Amino acid sequence: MAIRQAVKLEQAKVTMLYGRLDAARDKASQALKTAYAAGSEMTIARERVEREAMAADQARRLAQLHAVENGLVFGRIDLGEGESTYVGRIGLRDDDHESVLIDWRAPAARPFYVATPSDPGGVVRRRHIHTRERTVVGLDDEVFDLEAMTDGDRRTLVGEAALLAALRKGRTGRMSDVVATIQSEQDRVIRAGLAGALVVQGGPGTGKTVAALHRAAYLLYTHRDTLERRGVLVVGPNPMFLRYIGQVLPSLGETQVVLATVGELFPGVKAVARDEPEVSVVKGDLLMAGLVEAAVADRQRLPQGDHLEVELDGEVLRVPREVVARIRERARAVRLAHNMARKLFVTELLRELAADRARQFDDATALTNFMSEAQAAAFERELAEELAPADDDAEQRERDLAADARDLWELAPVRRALDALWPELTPEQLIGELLSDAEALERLSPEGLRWWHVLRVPEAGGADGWPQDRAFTGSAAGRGREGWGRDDWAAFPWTVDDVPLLDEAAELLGQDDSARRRTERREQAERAERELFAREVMQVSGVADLGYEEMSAGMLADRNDGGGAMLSTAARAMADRTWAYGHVIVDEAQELSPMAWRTLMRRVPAKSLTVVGDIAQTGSAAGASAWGQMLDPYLEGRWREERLLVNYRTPVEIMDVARDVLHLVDPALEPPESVRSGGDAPRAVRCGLEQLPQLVAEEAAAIGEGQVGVVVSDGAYEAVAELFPQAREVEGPVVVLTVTESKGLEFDAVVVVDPEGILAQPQGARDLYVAVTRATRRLAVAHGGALPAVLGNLQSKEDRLVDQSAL
Ligand SMILES: Nc1ncnc2c1ncn2[C@@H]1O[C@H](COP(=O)(O)OP(=O)(O)OP(=O)(O)O)[C@@H](O)[C@H]1O
Repeated sequence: MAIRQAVKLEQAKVTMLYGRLDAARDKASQALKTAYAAGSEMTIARERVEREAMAADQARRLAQLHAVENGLVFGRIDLGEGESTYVGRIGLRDDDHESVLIDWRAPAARPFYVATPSDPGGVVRRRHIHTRERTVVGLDDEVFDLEAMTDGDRRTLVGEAALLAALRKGRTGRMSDVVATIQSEQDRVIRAGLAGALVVQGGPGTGKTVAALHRAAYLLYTHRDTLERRGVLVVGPNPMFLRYIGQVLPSLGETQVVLATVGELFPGVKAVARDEPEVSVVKGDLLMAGLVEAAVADRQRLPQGDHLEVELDGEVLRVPREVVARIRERARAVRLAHNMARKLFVTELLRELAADRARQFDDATALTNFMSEAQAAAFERELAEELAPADDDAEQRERDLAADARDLWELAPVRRALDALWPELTPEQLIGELLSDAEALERLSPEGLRWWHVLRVPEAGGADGWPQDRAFTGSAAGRGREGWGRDDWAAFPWTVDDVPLLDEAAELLGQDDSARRRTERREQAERAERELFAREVMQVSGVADLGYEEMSAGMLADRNDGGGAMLSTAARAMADRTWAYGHVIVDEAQELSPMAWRTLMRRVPAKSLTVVGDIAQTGSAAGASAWGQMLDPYLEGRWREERLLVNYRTPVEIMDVARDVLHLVDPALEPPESVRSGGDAPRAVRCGLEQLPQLVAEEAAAIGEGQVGVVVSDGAYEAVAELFPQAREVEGPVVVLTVTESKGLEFDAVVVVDPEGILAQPQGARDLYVAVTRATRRLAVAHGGALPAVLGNLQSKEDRLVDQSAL
């Protein structure tokens, strides 16, 4: 009948589109072969440019064509008068260059996502096409009939049947894309303009993460030129979360995005551990910037006595303290970073030392007045051998002084003396030495930076030389790590909370990189030349008209850079602390401390940002309680907020439990509304540690295929993790996590263990809210003692208490 007929027709269309995909792949791989077959005999630069351009472009095109095999086409919109458009993961054209499939990010695809019964935007019918491999397995139609619609329909969800089908799928431990079912409120977020800062605030499961990732793909598609060059950075809360979302962008055809945690923003450091909450709060305070600045200034010192004295083989060179002070003032006044200004300081001070040396020679010469003529003549001959011939010419004297200064710089005692006054420092050294020096912390902490004394003081102690207890515990006593060199500090196990401090230090210290900058300037000039050349070649050869992914002359020039392997934008950006990204997306953004925001804002000078999170889920003690608190220092209110209000993850039955917990966080807050209902009733189970594997097994059996997440209080984590030795992988059937680790993830069934312990954590109510909202289908709460009152709505169905103290 009609449905079978419709499926048959769509199958024909889908088969045709896969045929186009195959043809495009053949064409790309043929072109790739040709480009390589052209071989190495092509030595003319122009031909090489052309060939490399083709090869690189085809290779990328081929990778993209392979990534879109599943669900190539998923939608169709009819715009009346028999005109229909197919929407898919990429755009395809027929032999006449007519579009046969529209890329989901193209403006022409937009009506598919935004049409609602009350505002169909010209769409007569929207059809979701479900495929398995290349076969059509189902259709899902919505017909927009304006007259039958009321105002209330404005808030109804579009494509509900398709959406619910997508939501019923079992979890795999990896996030999947939702291109086929993007909802209109999410579409607004995804397609918002590139400029400025957009905050996306939404409760758990409202699709913030998914919308943010689709936004990255959309922006790269729409602003390819700018963003491929500058790159897009996605910041997530922890490595586990980054693994969870890692596949979404490649499946949307994008591979040029940098995924990183805050702990990875400082090249060379990969911090994972967090400090104790009270230490996090202090290190995350913006006043720390003042402390780091003071610490740098504190390393620009004056000699202790009246003079700087340098002893050289019996000879003592002296420079009065006030002269050193003047030189220091001049070096500071140029407002260069510490390591750069050091050059000025060192140069001037060496001159003073050289001048002192010359004066001492002059004095020695003066002694000759009291010698016999013969003695004087002999002495003068000796001096003449050591000194350049005396010359009254001031210019010559200057030159001599400069040469003497250079000679002095070669002498170890001189270097030591200058290093003591104005050392060259690495960020790791500065911060490491600062945090090891209780006296300096006390002296330099700006007023208002309370609790500075909880900052870590690394003490020698661990068997491997690392401090056993990384957190500061005792009185602010003792200097640790004296005599450590920069290599020791570079290898120090830094925490995530240290990273913004290192970044701050790097800003203030700078790198004496004049040699590198000279090379860079030369390279830039050469690059400009290559770019010009590449542009000409592209025009002449018609590479630009081939209809493939457009490629800028700049990229082409990069690919031909000196014949060396071209680093991708992502790789170059990751390695460069001063890289300016074209756009930055921050997920779980409520967790970032003020200092982390400061670091992040440096990475995106154009302030083109998408900030995604939920203030009600803030778990870090240093995190946000309001968006303005974090963003206003940089954006002064120039940020827009979009809210996502519909929960696609957690069924109504579980959200009823979550609502009570949210009210404990703040009675004024309301959780998002769930689209799913009819799930299994959540339950509380009173049980001991030994019974936990059985409870988890029951949950696993109840969901069939899928994942069980065991979300545990920090205190009970070790004991519970031991029960499930295989459960550390995000993809496994059972995953054991702390609440912090579970943030942003989801599971078919969740077992929350030790709710009392979770509530007792520093952000207890928020943590419990996060824990109970991770489930897509089932929730069980395992408690050893009395069930916390806030979970009173959960009925304790069973009582298996054996070892009450175990949980
Ligand atoms: N339009 C959609 N179509 C299908 N699934 C969706 C859609 N929007 C969201 N989802 C699904 O809902 C779940 C929750 O999405 P996501 O993880 O992005 O939410 P979130 O707002 O980031 O949640 P949290 O604040 O808890 O981290 C995911 O499984 C996601 O795939």
